[in-house]
Amino acid sequence: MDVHNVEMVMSAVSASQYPTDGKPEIALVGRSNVGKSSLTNTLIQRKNFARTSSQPGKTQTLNFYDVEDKLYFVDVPGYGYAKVSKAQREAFGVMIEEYITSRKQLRGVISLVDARHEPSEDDISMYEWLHYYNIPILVVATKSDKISRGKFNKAESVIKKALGFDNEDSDFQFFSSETKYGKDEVWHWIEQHI
Ligand SMILES: Nc1nc2c(ncn2[C@@H]2O[C@H](COP(=O)(O)OP(=O)(O)OP(=O)(O)O)[C@@H](O)[C@H]2O)c(=O)[nH]1
Ligand SMILES: [Mg+2]
Repeated sequence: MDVHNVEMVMSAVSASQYPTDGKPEIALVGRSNVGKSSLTNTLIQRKNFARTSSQPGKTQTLNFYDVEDKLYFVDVPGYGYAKVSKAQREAFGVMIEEYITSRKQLRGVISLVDARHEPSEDDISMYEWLHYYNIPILVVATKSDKISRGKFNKAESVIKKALGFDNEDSDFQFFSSETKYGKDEVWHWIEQHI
């Protein structure tokens, strides 16, 4: 999709603040610093619209981005960031769970993992949890510019094995916000699901 118009319409911490116009939504989840906001920027063809940072924990609310008046991207706070207090981590957990389990407009979740590493316990729990709720999942292995193409097959099987990936119900894509690798494929998946 060629994106011309994007607007950050809401920074929500609870359901009463979600947009009410019923447009389909695609949410982005993953560890802090994995590259969720960067992926959002790549898809909407902006440099730093969704604010990114080399410091983890940048995104702290559910941020709804209206894309072309057609759908919302929902940028979700990252999990697994040790320096966030336990109370705050629990609050994030409640906020994310409330959104994922109750949101009728949610058409699919893009679950980001780091292409270079085996998924963390949190990545595995997130995948299992989304799968349990029958939410369409696209696992995006990002920062793929940091590994050579020759390592893609191996990295993909390591990630899928650790996640207990269901090839029938979920999809997988390498991605890079640096090189834009995988951008069209991610858009294609989104368009098929909204
Ligand atoms: N090389 C490379 N760096 C990336 C890529 N995607 C993100 N980064 C870098 O990783 C860091 C974190 O990116 P963000 O997009 O802010 O990560 P986030 O998942 O939104 O982080 P939180 O908001 O803290 O949860 C930044 O320094 C980005 O420049 C990528 O595909 N390749
Ligand atoms: Mg972010």
